[in-house]
Amino acid sequence: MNPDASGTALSVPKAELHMHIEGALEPELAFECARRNGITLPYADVDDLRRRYDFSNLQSFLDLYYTGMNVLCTAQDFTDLADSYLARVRQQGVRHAEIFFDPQAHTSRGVALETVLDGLEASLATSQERFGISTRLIACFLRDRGPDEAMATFEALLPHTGRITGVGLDSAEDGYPPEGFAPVFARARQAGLHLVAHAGEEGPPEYVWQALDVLGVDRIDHGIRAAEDPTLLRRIARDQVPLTVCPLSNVRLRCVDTLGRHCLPQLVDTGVLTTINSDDPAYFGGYVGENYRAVQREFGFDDTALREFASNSIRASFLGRDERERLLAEISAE
Ligand code: HPA
Ligand SMILES: [Zn+2]
Repeated sequence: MNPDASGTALSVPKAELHMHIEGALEPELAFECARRNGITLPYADVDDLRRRYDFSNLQSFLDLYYTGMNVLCTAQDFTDLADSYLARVRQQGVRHAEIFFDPQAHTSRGVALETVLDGLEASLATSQERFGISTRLIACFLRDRGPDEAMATFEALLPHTGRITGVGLDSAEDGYPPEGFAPVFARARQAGLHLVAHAGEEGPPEYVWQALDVLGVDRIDHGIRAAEDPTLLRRIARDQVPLTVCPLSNVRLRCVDTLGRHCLPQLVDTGVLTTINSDDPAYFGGYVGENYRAVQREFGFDDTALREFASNSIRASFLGRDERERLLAEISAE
């Protein structure tokens, strides 16, 4: 193995394509926002909160995730949250980030969509100058709140479509198949937005098929259970549909027993356009760089393999061709 490979995991220029900004809420900032908004979190302190990061499945995480984000109330809270994420990943080679946010998780508790967007934008508008990171926003629909609420959320987003690059689908997966969201995804496509969806994280391969064939997504978020269906995996490889894989998340949410049993090497061997991401970095034990490092250590990926993950992240991004080529050239020159 290349002795410098560990450095490469952090230093190689890369894009992060699967991270929920609310999942970058570190306990310290959560308590700070709680203090300034006069909210009492149901945890004694930062250490008490961190001790609860022991999840049995996706839902057990989501319960904590939605409770934690109750402290995000003002535009400043969202600005601080995005700044905190960017400051971390600038040290990990991130040059571009496509950032998920969950509008319904905020509007449902009385925080206006404009507050969320204004707050995030106040950080992201200058991310290139301050952190050397270009950024885009992707608004995700909460699938467990159903297609009707997703459509209402899309209508609320319509005046702001210039501020987002795409829409996604997240939250509890099992029992909430993608097909019900076909009408709202069709509207989003008509509005010129890119489409992504979480599928095959906990849910069956059938949900990945639906995300591809019914929603017509550009990328699949997670998608690891596609590895159970050889026909599906061949299709994903043939069409070079990017998968935004989040290895540490999959272990923490017990979608896989151990990192060693993760299907990542199988995806790579099958020719799938695979990217490495953090998902909810404050909760899952690491930012994107730690995810690169973890898979490098576990599977012995060498320098070339790590660069390939990074190149894939640029190819799979929604950046324009010139920006993609500039970043790919940076990776080759590194
Ligand atoms: O890993 C996830 N899966 C689904 N929804 C989510 N929302 C934040 N993180 C996740
Ligand atoms: Zn996710």
